[in-house]
Amino acid sequence: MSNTNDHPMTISEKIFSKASGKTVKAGDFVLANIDRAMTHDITGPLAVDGFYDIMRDKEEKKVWDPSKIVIVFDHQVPADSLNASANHIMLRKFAKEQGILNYDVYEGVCHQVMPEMGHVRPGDLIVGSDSHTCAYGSLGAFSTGVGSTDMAAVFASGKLWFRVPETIRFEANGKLPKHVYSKDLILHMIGDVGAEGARYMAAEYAGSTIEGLTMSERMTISNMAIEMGGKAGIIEADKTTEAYLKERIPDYEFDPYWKSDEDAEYAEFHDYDVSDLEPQVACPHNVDNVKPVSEVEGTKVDQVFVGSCTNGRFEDIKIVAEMMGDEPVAKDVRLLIIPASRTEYMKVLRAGYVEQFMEAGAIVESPCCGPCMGGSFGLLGDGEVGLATSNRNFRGREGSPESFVYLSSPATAAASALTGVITDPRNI
Ligand SMILES: CC(C)[C@H](C(=O)O)[C@@H](O)C(=O)O
Ligand code: SF4
Repeated sequence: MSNTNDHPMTISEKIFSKASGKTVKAGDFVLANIDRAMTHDITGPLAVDGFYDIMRDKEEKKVWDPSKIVIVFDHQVPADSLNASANHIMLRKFAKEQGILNYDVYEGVCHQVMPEMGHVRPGDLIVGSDSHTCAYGSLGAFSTGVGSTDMAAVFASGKLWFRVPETIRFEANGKLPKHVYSKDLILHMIGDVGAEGARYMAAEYAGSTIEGLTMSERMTISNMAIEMGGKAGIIEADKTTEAYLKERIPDYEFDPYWKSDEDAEYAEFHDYDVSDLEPQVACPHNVDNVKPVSEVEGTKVDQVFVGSCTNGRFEDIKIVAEMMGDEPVAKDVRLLIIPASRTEYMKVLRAGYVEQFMEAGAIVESPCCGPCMGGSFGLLGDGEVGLATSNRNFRGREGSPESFVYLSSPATAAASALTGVITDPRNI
């Protein structure tokens, strides 16, 4: 795509210009062409019903482009109820009839599977019927969560209307200290601007710290844009992105166009120097109730959950394995590890970590959302305290409304699993 801007643009404005076929700016309303649509086992059935409803008078009830739709089973897998298996059956049938790619119960969490399997490219406009679809912004796409009825309209037409969002820019510079990770940075940013601080804006993350992050670390940042109210969470594609994509999309060619112009207009700027950032913890019952770990150290935990689309990759699990060494999980603590995809699980397996964790008294489950949203298994009971590497901690999120969820990096999770209380990983 060549640059034909008539004004300096943010990456979001560029993507919406491409998707709508005209030059747009923040605030404009557009009907945009969708490059990829993702749905999953919980929100998919309603989208399918909605699609057939839209198509009720049509003789041929075909989706607009089956090659641009992906269905992933992840929230209730393997089927944990008859309702879940009925949803799976219905979606499998729909996928087969329409010729849609369907990752079945073994592949992993949608937001891991999508980039991993090469369904995300810089400059794409992607929608998913899941709020953490913003995660694909880590590859320079504009990617956002939509409801099932919007998804039904996308299935039918390949288009959706949007108000082109303003952009809020987060610049982080400096080197992250030892045992401080991208999860600590995004928690710190959310604590700073609040759960609605980026409402309906495209959050754009930049600066030397972000540039130095691996793809896995970037995914953690973009994933949590929605926890500050963001419509998207974008990191401009660079050499790191290019290397990741080349491995997955053989014909991928890097296009330097997909970045914000230097004098693009921003709604807000936030600057951070990360060189003395402490590990951060989001405390019950809000994701923006963020405190440095030193303020909550010593809080007793019953369960530690390492996983989810936020921090369930091999890199995250490696941090836990290395921090634990051959030490056992603390008495009276349950350590539950759930790799985010089959591919990531295989890496964990080959590294010998499954055996190490099992010997330490932990359990490694097959890839799925797990207790992240209080579904399937591993739920917290009344009065229990959980520490999780996932992204939400509102009341009842991981089970009982009478339980308490803290969110942290995998390093803080590992340190706490070893001691049984929330622990600063720098002290292990
Ligand atoms: C089930 C789904 C609608 C939900 C979401 O959209 O985010 C879930 O993935 C979550 O994390 O709460
Ligand atoms: S892992 Fe958690 S946040 Fe991610 S898609 Fe599943 S339920 Fe949602």
